[in-house]
Amino acid sequence: MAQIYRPAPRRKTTQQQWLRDAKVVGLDHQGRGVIRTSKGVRFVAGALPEEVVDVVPKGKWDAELRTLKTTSEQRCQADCRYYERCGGCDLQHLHLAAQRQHKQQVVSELFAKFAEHEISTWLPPLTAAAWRYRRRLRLACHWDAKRKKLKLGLRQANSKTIVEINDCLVTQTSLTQLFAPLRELLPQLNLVNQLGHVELLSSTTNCVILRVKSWPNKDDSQQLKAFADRHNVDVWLHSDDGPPRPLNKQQELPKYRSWQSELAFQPGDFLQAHAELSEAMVAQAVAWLAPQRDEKILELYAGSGNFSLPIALQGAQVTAIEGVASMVDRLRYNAQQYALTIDARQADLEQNWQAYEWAQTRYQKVFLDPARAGAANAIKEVAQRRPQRIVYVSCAPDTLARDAKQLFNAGYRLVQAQIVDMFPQTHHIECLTWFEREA
Ligand SMILES: C[S@@+](CC[C@H](N)C(=O)[O-])C[C@H]1O[C@@H](n2cnc3c(N)ncnc32)[C@H](O)[C@@H]1O
Repeated sequence: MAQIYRPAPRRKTTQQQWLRDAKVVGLDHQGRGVIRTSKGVRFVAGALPEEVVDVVPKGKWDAELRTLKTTSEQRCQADCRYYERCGGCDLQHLHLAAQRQHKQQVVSELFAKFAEHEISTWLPPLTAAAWRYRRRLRLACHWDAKRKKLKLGLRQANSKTIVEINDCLVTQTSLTQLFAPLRELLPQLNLVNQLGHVELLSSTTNCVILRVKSWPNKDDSQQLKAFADRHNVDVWLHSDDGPPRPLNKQQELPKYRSWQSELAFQPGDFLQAHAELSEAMVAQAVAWLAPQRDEKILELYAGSGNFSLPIALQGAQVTAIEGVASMVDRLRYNAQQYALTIDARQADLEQNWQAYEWAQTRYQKVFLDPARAGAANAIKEVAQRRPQRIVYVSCAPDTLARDAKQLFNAGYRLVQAQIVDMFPQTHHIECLTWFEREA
């Protein structure tokens, strides 16, 4: 028989390579402990600076915490019973004061790294309730048709697995109280097998938004109406054929409070997570912006007018730009309710501004509140127009530091910075900054 060459079968590596007694040397901007190994750094979720840990490498950059050999003085017991499994909050094991300090430090470090700037003008963080603050929550759903069982909960970190929860300590109770009634209602609906997720919103009226593939039939509509009456909520349906629509066509738009104003919005519109801090943040931004009567102020990434109305209420002439056309409609509607003339326009701020008529005006001050991607193009366009003052709110310190570099290069100085504790118990960071043109 002919001999043919066969490569030796690869030995299965059943034993994972543990890294033992690793010292945690820092906490990164995603709230993960940083360890140094012979092959570079690795990130360990759940570990804190100064702790000694045993870990198992995971992927290229991460490591899974297996044993905590020593614990930091800043470590505390996580209050939530789902904490170990749920991917919602990831910093509950760090004392609240240390969380806030960490967030400020992250912004300082990113400014040093990306903008070569040392922040020396920090104001103490803006803080409010650290629990029961969330006014919107998205629950993942899965209907097991064979077992006729519904899973409703939050996803595990970096996984599709749904952790079923009966409470969420960072979410307002008026929303968590709906978990049990929803578990009862949803399996009775014909549309249960096409549910994507359920979103809960707390505003002037609480809203339940069902992500579905098609509009409910008569039977389901009746059950949903009865549910809405019983629990004093508005039900909205979001199907593939457009934006969310109310189950009851006569239903008015819900409203949220901003500083000195109340604004209509539609489920699906952007809404700041922490109601109390959103108002405090708007008040601080308006104080820094110090709008003067008839002064021309350009507002970018305006949403449905959370900052636009409070700025315009001070007497300034506001031009507000937002990318989503329907939110621009809401902003105009909200301005009308207060008899304010806000020039609200739809535009993609990441496109070149040459063709935009509003961009040809000279503005004394600019306010911006971009999404996590930051304002890579917009900040260059703003700097070229040389406004005297820029107030920038950011929910992503890395893109903020990148954009700040453009402003420093264009001759701006950072007057003040302040952390807004918008997302306690999580690594997410909100930061307010005020820049002034030097020359
Ligand atoms: C962080 S939210 C802020 C909204 C508002 N300032 C508030 O407090 O409710 C960012 C807003 O920027 C808008 N946006 C994102 N990318 C945009 C772009 N390229 N051009 C214009 N608007 C954009 C989003 O639709 C969203 O409304």
